[in-house]
Amino acid sequence: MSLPRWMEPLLEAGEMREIDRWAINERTIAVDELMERAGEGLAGVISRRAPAGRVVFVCGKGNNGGDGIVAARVLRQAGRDVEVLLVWPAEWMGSDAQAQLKKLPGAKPVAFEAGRLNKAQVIVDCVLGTGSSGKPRSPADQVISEMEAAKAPVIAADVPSGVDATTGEVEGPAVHCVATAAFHRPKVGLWVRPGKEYAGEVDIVDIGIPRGGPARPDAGLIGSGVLREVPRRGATSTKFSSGNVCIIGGSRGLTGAPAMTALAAMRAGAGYVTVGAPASLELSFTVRLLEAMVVGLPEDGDGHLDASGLEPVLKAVVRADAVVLGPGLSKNPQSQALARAVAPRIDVPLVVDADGLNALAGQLEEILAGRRWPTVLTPHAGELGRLLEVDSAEVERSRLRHVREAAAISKAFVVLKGDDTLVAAPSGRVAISRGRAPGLATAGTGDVLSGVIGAMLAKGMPVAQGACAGVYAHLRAGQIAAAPHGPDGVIASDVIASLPAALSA
Ligand SMILES: NC(=O)C1=CN([C@@H]2O[C@H](COP(=O)(O)OP(=O)(O)OC[C@H]3O[C@@H](n4cnc5c(N)ncnc54)[C@H](OP(=O)(O)O)[C@@H]3O)[C@@H](O)[C@H]2O)[C@@H](O)CC1
Ligand SMILES: Nc1ncnc2c1ncn2[C@@H]1O[C@H](COP(=O)(O)OP(=O)(O)O)[C@@H](O)[C@H]1O
Ligand SMILES: [K+]
Repeated sequence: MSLPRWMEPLLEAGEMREIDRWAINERTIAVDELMERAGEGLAGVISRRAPAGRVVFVCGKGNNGGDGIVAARVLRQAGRDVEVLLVWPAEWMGSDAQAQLKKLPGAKPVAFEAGRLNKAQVIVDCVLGTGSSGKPRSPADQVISEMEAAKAPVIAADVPSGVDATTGEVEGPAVHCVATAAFHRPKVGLWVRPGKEYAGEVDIVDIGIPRGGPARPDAGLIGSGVLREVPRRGATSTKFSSGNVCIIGGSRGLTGAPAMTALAAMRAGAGYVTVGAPASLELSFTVRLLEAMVVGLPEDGDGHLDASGLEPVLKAVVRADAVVLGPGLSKNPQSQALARAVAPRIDVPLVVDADGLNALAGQLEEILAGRRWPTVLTPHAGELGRLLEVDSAEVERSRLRHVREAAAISKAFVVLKGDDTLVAAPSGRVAISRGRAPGLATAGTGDVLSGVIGAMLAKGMPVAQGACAGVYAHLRAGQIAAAPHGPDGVIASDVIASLPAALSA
């Protein structure tokens, strides 16, 4: 199935190779034509981003190196001071790249020498592209480390060397670039951490590959168009048709979390919101949430939900169109047992967040796989690590692999949060947030996200669309909240207040 319109496709290395082969074999576009356009585009990116001073190209032996040689020719012909350094002997280069070497006017390329990077105004990384596999090997590894250590900014051809174009994983040395000229379409690894941190700005270069290629990408960026899919209130709307969300959570010391989830759900358009929380804490919600309903649930007398509360919880959610389970729930064993008992019994779309996720650790499949309605899990890397029983550092090293694994095991949609929030479907499809809202790096913004997604699902959006609309609106709200004074003073309540503007733009 092709991607929805609101997703901008991203390619894996293998898909890009397939498209290249199709363009060359089926559309009879010559390799040197593609390389010419890639090199010209790369030269354009360099001219825009580094308009003066010496340009030092560092070229490998594959076609990525060939693209660099073309760009070097274009810039020399335009009068720029250009030096070309080769990582492997010229005669080891592929035939297409060797053909380009013959056309290079001016000084001949020389063997790579780290000292030559000192005179560069800008370095162009053409060592490894989509043909690379595994950790960089000698001599590329040393060269990559030298580029990384150099003072001058680096621009990458297609992919920063050392970054896996398909996964964004970085196993060995890699180069932090200010920008990457992505040929035809950006590769997935440019948008998934840690690769995203190496790519810098992504500039797309059209290399003349026609539409209709063979690849059916399974990953893409979440575009603004997803907000057009959000149902809006109209003349015939009622508070119930606008979406009825019930939030189950809260504990002594953690009353802010469900309150923010509730406010976020309301600001994202839900017409009717209920908070089910420990009975002794009811008053704190009643005074804070004027527009929400509050249901006091059985507790242990110390402000923690009790496992005996299953039936009252099911009663509280009976009219809900979507349920958010977990904000502020706490790690109390009784409350965790309650979450495990509740999750399989909710017969509407369910969002599980925070300590609700911790209750599922290691039991994803047993608890969720039998659910008849869609489930969305919203972990950060630490929570996903606990769910899968792996270290959070391991999740951060291979974010795509782990988010897909969790979605496959749980048959749920998994939203792995971060600057590169990844939304994985059980089928393996992944939608990726562009990020760039550092104001969101503050306590409580996760509770806001679960409320926004809850509202989208309560409005009846298909689950993947609803989760992505939630992620996108939350990101925009984070950017809007930071607009007046920068990201540092943003608090989660500002993000909630910015949701209507984010959703109406
Ligand atoms: N195809 C096309 O039509 C077009 C492609 N285009 C461009 O080509 C790029 C893909 O080119 P590509 O496939 O030639 O591979 P590329 O990334 O240059 O390098 C692979 C070379 O590195 C080596 N190598 C591999 N792994 C390694 C490692 N871990 N550590 C060390 N070395 C390693 C490997 O050698 P081997 O190890 O196999 O001996 C091989 O020689 C693509 O990103 C785009 O820029 C555009 O021009 C448009 C048209
Ligand atoms: N540097 C960042 N850039 C963009 N978004 C971020 C950044 N840091 C955190 N976020 C977002 O902020 C939210 C934080 O959620 P979470 O870690 O659960 O916090 P909390 O539990 O305090 O609410 C997530 O949606 C995450 O994607
Ligand atoms: K490169």
